[in-house]
Amino acid sequence: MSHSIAPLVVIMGVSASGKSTVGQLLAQRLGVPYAEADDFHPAANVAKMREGHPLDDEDRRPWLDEIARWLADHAGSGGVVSCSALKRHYRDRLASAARHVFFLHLDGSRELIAARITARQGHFMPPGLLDTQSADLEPLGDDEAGAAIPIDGTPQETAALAQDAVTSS
Ligand SMILES: Nc1ncnc2c1ncn2[C@@H]1O[C@H](COP(=O)(O)OP(=O)(O)OP(=O)(O)O)[C@@H](O)[C@H]1O
Ligand SMILES: O=C(O)[C@H](O)[C@@H](O)[C@H](O)[C@H](O)CO
Repeated sequence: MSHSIAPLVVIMGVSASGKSTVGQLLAQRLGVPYAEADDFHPAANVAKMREGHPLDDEDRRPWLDEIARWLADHAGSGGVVSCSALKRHYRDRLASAARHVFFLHLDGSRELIAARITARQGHFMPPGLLDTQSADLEPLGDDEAGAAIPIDGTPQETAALAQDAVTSS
């Protein structure tokens, strides 16, 4: 990514991988706006997950369209948006929104993420859906613009790794 172009980042990964926590820190570091994927879900999607049912491709389609719109609107100013973006074809949809979308995959062990989702308070996502999230996850391909970041450090340490990946891309 050219440094003359404002970074446009999708911070991705399964539920509780740290997208919101690290994404907000990364946006501060880069000096760009942050948007939260969960704010783009239709109410029916949140209700479905709250009741313990995973989303399917049809559920995710309008949500991805909204996130793609946000990316297109921020192509000039730059931005960081969280989005699980679990499947390759979801990412292809998002990447089509602007010329320079960069994907950062927050990548950790199942045990670590399970511990974090279980400890998390006040979030609608049931820990029991983590297995379905992992099953849907297709890691970044070599031909995708992006990088995988380990998440075993503190949020600030992970954000620093994320910033390095973005600025060296
Ligand atoms: N080093 C760390 N990095 C990121 N999150 C951490 C870390 N240590 C603990 N956490 C905690 O992990 C939990 C999951 O983080 P967060 O809610 O940001 O994930 P998420 O990917 O946005 O989840 P979701 O997709 O379900 O909204 C939070 O309670 C957060 O405080
Ligand atoms: O693609 C999905 O299944 C959803 O986006 C989920 O990832 C949730 O929105 C999120 O994990 C909870 O915050």
